[in-house]
Amino acid sequence: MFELSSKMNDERIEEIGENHVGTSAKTPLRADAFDISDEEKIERIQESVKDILTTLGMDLTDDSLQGTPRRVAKSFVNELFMGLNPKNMPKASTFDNNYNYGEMLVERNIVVYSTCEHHLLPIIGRAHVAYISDGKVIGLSKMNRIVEYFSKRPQVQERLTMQIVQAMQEALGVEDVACVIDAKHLCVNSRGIKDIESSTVTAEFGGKFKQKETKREFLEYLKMKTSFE
Ligand SMILES: Nc1nc2c(ncn2[C@@H]2O[C@H](COP(=O)(O)OP(=O)(O)OP(=O)(O)O)[C@@H](O)[C@H]2O)c(=O)[nH]1
Ligand SMILES: [Zn+2]
Repeated sequence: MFELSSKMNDERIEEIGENHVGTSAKTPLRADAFDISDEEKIERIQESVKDILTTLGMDLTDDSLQGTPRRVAKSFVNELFMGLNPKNMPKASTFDNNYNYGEMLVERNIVVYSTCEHHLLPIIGRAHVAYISDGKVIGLSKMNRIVEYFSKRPQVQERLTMQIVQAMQEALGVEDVACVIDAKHLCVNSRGIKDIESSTVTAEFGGKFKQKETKREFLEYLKMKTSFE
């Protein structure tokens, strides 16, 4: 199991290069991050969760709690933090822009479920991603998948925004990519300052999106009502 998983990762890492970590906004990973299989990670995390709950005074022989350490470990490895594993990085299929579409394309309202790396509490929001083609177009759903992949890591919102842009730039071979994220951090809303109203907006503008007019056009599209609102 261990060897199989490592081998799969080696092949995927070779295929996608360093981009799974982020081109310049890199997720801080240990050198041995890919040396442990998913199953081994689940086993180890399960023991740590047992320890946390026991320390808190919970009786893990209770029917309802018995499965919790494994449940938490599986949800960490397979769901909440699946974006730490390069084998899960989406294949971002691109096509030739045969129809010569020359305007920006905006994928709005992509749901973001991420986890704040300071408190391990949820970040919930929306990402809006745009690009201007220079010969290649990307499948629409691949933009949602890229957002999902980088969201499923311990994150800060700034890095998440930059990683999405960098992955899109890499896939499309253009600089002209932008991303805006508006998200609520439960570490701000439900604990600490407990401000349930505030949300955080981050943006990254590459290439032409740094220009005032292009940026303005993108931001105008975000204000547009859709027919289903
Ligand atoms: N820049 C940035 N900060 C974040 C993000 N998510 C959480 N934080 C902040 O990280 C900071 C951690 O600060 P600390 O003072 O070490 O933690 P704390 O004592 O729990 O802080 P409080 O939340 O103010 O109670 C907090 O201000 C969080 O709001 C993020 O995505 N980006
Ligand atoms: Zn936090």
